[in-house]
Amino acid sequence: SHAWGYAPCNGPDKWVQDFPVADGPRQSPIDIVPSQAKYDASLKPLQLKYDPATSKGILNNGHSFQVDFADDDDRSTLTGGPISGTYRLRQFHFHWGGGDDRGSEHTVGGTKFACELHLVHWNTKYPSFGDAASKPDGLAVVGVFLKIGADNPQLQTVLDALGSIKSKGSQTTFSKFDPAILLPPSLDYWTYDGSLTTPPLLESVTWIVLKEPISVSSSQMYKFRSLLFTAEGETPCCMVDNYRPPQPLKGRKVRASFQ
Ligand SMILES: COc1ccc2c(ccc[n+]2C(=O)c2ccc(S(N)(=O)=O)cc2)c1
Ligand SMILES: [Zn+2]
Repeated sequence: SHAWGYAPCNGPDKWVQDFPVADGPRQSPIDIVPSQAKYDASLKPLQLKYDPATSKGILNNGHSFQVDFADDDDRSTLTGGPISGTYRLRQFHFHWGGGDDRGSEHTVGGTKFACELHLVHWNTKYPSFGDAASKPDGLAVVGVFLKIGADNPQLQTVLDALGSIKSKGSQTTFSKFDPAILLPPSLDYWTYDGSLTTPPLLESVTWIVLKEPISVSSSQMYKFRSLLFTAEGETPCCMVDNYRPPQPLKGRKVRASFQ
């Protein structure tokens, strides 16, 4: 079967053909309506403890680019927040648009951001990421919106590496990077039960979406858009609009960690 992607022929509206869970009860992303999100005083503060020594490499996987982390011990973890136990950081990646008016997967009151960062963690009650990815409490993804504004120096080190991973399948080392520098000052969040936003669309994600965006400049966005969906030697296709639109809530409740 021709692989999934974001073009009209293989994009989000077609994924259900190979991945029927696309029409499931807890799909992501969603539109977050702040007035409908209920403050939950029992929600704990997020605890994100990342060790820069765990960052390994940066890869163009043909859908986005991701920075991979060593997850063979508890050096980089997520605890607290809506989850119980310890989740290990596996990778982070982004979704973005072909223009500054779109690109995020989650939306807030219908507002799209230019880009969205996903920090992917897996529950250490399971033996591996692959195993956790198929369990209802297996994964926790922290989402951070990137809003067009001032240049973001913290982002620049990541963007400077993109030149060497232009095509699908290319990768390079990326060490001593602390993903915590990408987080906004406030860790206030919305949380709901959802799924992976790309195939296999597994309904295994506790979503933790930060309310406060970080900034990205228009010119920095051009760096994201310089990547290719395609491998070397193929007809080049710019990596843009690699986002799934919001999915039906189907009765789910979104909780807020803040009033
Ligand atoms: C068990 O088989 C799997 C499991 C996970 C796979 C995957 C293929 C691509 C991406 N992933 C992912 O890990 C993945 C996909 C989407 C996201 S997202 N955009 O953060 O929801 C995070 C992580 C296959
Ligand atoms: Zn993602």
